[in-house]
Amino acid sequence: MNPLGIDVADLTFHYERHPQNVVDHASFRIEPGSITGLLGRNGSGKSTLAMLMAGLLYPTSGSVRANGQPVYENPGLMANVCYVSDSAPIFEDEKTRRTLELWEASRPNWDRDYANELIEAFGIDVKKKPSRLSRGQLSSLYALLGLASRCPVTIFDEVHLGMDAVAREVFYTSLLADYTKHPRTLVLSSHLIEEIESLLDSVIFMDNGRIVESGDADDVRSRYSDGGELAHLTDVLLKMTFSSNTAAAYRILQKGRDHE
Ligand SMILES: Nc1ncnc2c1ncn2[C@@H]1O[C@H](COP(=O)(O)OP(=O)(O)OP(=O)(O)O)[C@@H](O)[C@H]1O
Repeated sequence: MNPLGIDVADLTFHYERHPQNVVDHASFRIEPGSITGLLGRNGSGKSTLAMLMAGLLYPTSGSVRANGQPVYENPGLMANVCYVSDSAPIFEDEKTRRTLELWEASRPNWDRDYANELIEAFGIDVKKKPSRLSRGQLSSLYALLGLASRCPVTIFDEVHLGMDAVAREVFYTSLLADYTKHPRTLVLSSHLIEEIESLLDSVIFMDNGRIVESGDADDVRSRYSDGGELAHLTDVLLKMTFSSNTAAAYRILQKGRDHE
């Protein structure tokens, strides 16, 4: 299957018994075959939006479509839209090899050789149960599952946060190399903005459930530049934070700057 585009239209979501909108009237398009960063502060709604995009949550209102089709519980899309986080389905108490077999059976584009290459690069012992892997090894396993699945849409929701610097570098390098050979639509949700910045074609910034910036990564960076060099995406996030209602964070950052 070719890479899929995603259209999100006026999407709103709140959790049961929590009336506040966690995703609030979001609209944007993700181009097929692009790498998009889903960025924002803790609790801004990234994971919720990512799960809505993967069809794992039903919108309160609005829609998410992949190549024009609604994603929620759509059997035709389930195998092609892959959401990977630290709650992805694995057999915790069986050898890791079993989880790889499960994913291979359910992902039509699974590449076993690529999976084996990643197992070696990440140093994952597939004879161990996932519950016996270290935090970083477990994160690497999730990353591996997402990469080797080669789904037309793959959403990595902060899978790499538990990895050490070398494993993260392996993840980014392998992701880019494999994406170049097998183009697909990738979404990366992350706090480690500086590390993933160079990978991104486009960005979506969230704040309190709202999309406060989105579009081509360089266009967004240039909108936040004061002339000269392009602003880093972290600067964009900081500027957004300053302009949003997070007065306590602002006060701490401002005090730090006054001491410099
Ligand atoms: N199952 C749930 N029930 C009720 N509220 C929830 C649930 N999951 C998340 N929330 C709330 O929704 C908001 C957004 O959470 P979400 O996990 O989507 O944010 P995030 O940007 O991914 O955060 P982080 O970067 O810290 O992982 C938070 O206020 C959170 O407390």
